Amino acid sequence: MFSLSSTVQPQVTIPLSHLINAFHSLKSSASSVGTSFQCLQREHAPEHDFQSSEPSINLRELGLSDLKTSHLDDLVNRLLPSVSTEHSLSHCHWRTSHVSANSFFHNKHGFSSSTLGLLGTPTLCRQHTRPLQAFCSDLQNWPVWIQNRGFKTLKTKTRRLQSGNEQHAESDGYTPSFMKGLLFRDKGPAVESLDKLMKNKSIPEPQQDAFKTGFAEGFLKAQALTQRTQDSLRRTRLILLILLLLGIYGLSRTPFLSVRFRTTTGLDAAVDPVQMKNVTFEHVKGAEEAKNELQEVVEFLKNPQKFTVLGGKLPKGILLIGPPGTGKTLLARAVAGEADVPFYYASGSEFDEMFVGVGASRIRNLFREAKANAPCVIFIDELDSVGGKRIESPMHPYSRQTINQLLAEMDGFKPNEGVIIIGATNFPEALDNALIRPGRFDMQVTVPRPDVKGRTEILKWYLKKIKVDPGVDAERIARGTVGFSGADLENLVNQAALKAAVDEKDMVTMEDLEFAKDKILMGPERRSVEIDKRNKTITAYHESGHAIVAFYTKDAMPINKATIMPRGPTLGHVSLLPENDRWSETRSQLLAQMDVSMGGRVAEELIFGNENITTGASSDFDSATKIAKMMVTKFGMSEKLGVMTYTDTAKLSPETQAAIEQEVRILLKDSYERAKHILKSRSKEHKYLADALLTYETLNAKEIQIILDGKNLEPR
Ligand SMILES: Nc1ncnc2c1ncn2[C@@H]1O[C@H](COP(=O)(O)OP(=O)(O)OP(=O)(O)O)[C@@H](O)[C@H]1O
Ligand SMILES: [Zn+2]
Repeated sequence: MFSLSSTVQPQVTIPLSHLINAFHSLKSSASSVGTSFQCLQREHAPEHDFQSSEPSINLRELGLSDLKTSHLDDLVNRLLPSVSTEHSLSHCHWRTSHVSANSFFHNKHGFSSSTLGLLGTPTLCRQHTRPLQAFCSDLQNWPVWIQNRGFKTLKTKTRRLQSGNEQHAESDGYTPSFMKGLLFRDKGPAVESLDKLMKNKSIPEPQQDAFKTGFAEGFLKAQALTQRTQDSLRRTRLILLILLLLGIYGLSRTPFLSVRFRTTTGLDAAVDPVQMKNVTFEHVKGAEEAKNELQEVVEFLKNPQKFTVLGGKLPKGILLIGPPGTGKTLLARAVAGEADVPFYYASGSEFDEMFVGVGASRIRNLFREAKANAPCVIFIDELDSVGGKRIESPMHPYSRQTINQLLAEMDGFKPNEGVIIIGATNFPEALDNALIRPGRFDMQVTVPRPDVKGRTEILKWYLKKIKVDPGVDAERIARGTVGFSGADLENLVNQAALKAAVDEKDMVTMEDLEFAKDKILMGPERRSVEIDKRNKTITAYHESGHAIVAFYTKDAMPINKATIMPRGPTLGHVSLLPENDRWSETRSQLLAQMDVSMGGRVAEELIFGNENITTGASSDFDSATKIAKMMVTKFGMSEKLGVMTYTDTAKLSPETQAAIEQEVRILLKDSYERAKHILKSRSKEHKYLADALLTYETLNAKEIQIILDGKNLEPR
């Protein structure tokens, strides 16, 4: 068994990208291997949709059966960049690309980039640390060498000196001898060991080839990469370095190694607080209730003694609950900033350790430091990843210990010591009950997604920081961004600024903001795709069909814009704009939404004939069907089925199921007919609008109004 300790000099160096590639090609070559992996996938990571049609590999075939099963899913799914690239962008960068190291370390809280360079963990968010840790612990069992070539670190140097092996100090782009062997089929020692490796692990013949090809391809890719962008290579190396460090750390069970490691990484060095003077409640927009609730905590931190003399009773721990990006971290920083006290940031995932005692000792250090500097705020982001109910999980062997330490620390100081612990979580249900008992995190503050007013404020706040056209209507954008978090809105403004810069404008306009919104909602524009005239025409009539029905249906939402610019998976779209955040909807509004959805297909049918209708309406039908089903089964809006909810439709009697289906069918049919009626009687307007879309590609609300009034647009 190979080990990464410094006494053993690796003979073969395999960059991670090669490995990934090897798996990748193995995966596509393995068509008939077991389903065990998929089951694991479902069991352990339900949040990742994994298509069952996807060919899967059985890692046992690869001789990797001694991997801990719970790591398999994480490992393969995240190391294979091919599974899904688009939707997982923000979710897990492992999947998207093994090169995008910079997003991988998204240092979203704006500090500890120095720690980041050293170890990574402190700033990685949970989704990223887990697979990383899992991966690293798997390295122990893996017949894998991590590339050590080219790392300009003290460690590598020492290693080189120790071994006196200068060959490993190769320059970038140099083909390592084993790779030459692999590519040119001369049996070098490397190929031999790769062969041996595969023999030992009894990999079947056809898969051996796939494995090798994978390495070769990976290698070539890496070469191309070197030539193209030195920069991203550097980033790749950063991941590799961190993997290496973590890997070594994982292997360093011997006291000698771990002590040395600690000193090199500063892992247990003093925890540095950050003074938060510059962040105040003023910076947190649209979270008025949360701010009000936290105001008294600020008062307390300003003068803990006075507060307790007056008999005030304050919680030790405050739990901020809310979806990602709603400003929980920002609020915690603002509490410290308002009170002008030190702020200690920790992320739950950095306590989530694979090794005994490490998590607990980090907690101890953190509290020791904080108490010495009270009054102060300790902020623990992703509290659920340290304090979750998952005691027996093999992924988190020492979490119980860590929770206990946290509880002990919280119980161990008096309320007037002036230390306030703020924890943040997206999943309060996942928290260990012991944590929310009185005397611990007993005050809960919800930080919801902002409403329309909040969104307007947030947008205005970020728009203030850039040059904007006076015509920009923040409220209008806010209305079209239901469900966006503060971070999403900040991103929207950034994207708009970027777009304006690319277009060499000198200020950000409404179009840029609309553009950014669509991009976030629907994916990037696909300007490059060539769509033939006929398809363009069909799309233009389809989209104007939606728009016409929306325009002439009383309770439909106002149109915001229509476009036939392909974006993400769509060929065009019509966006509507609710007047306000809708808390509840009337029957007539629901029907109107269905009718608008139907407008697309109806248009195709009326204009091009029944035999020329396209597949483009399937998502329209999806949404119409969804509404109809809800009306019948949830909202009590069907006379036949009455004012009753039907939750688990699978458990209903066949008769009831049939009745529901029948009702849904009728609702959809009626809706289709209403849309048809409108489009038939408005055929002239329909044609104007479709023509205008073909000419101008995108039309805003005002322009649509002009065209439907039968007037011409000013040429652009
Ligand atoms: N209400 C808001 N007002 C102003 N800016 C906001 C607001 N909410 C989020 N932001 C912006 O989004 C960034 C990310 O928010 P933050 O990290 O505070 O969210 P979070 O709720 O802690 O997210 P997570 O659960 O992912 O840790 C902030 O630094 C800030 O720039
Ligand atoms: Zn459509």
